Amino acid sequence: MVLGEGLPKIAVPNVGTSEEEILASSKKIAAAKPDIMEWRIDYYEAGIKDNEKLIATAKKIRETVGELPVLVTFRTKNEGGVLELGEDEYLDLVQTVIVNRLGDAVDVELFHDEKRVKEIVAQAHNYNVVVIMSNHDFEKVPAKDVIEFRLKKMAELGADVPKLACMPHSADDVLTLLSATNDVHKELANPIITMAMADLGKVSRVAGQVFGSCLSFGAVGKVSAPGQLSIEDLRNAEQYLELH
Ligand SMILES: O=C1C[C@@](O)(C(=O)O)C[C@@H](O)[C@@H]1O
Repeated sequence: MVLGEGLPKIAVPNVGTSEEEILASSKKIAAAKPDIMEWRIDYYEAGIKDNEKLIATAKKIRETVGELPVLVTFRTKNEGGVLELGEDEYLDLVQTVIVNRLGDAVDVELFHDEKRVKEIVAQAHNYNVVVIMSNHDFEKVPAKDVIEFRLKKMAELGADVPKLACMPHSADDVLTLLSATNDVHKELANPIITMAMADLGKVSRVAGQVFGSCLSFGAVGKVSAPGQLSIEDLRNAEQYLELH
């Protein structure tokens, strides 16, 4: 699976809250054949409190999904996640994900201690874990130059794939996100992921091939953010818009 070639790839979030739910969702998600499953570990409180449990669940997920690439994400509360963690706890958790190779890729949020973020990126690469670096604004769409600055900053910090999600309040906001995406896509060698959320932003979730976003999140059952389409609708919409 190569990000940035052909149709945007499809990731499906797994938002199970217990091991049982997580494994049941893993089975359903694998059956829907996305390109990636995103395991949102901020939904799994028992695993966040107990590393051994988290590691054991990750092994069972691997047995359930086979070769399907897994992205492990702890989304902090500030950026739209479920559980509250302190700064050090968050960064330590991301390192636990990496050194135990709980997935093939890890989400690292941009806005944390820069020195540690850089160390984490280097460590991920030593463990052959792909770094998707992220930033989420659930309030608004930042100014175009701010979006561009953040995506480029992520690449500078060593991210393999910069990602930004934001909340539009108008069609102009969606255009701002799409225009920033188009410009950064032309400038950076890295594949990037962007989306505007909620109903207004849906167009940005299906038009990635046109504007330069390499992956979109679609749901099997529960969504993990507003505006996500079902995997079937997302796949169809991407195919309608395919560039030949
Ligand atoms: O970063 C993202 C994007 C997302 O917020 C979305 O809007 O689809 C969904 C999250 O699960 C994922 O980690």
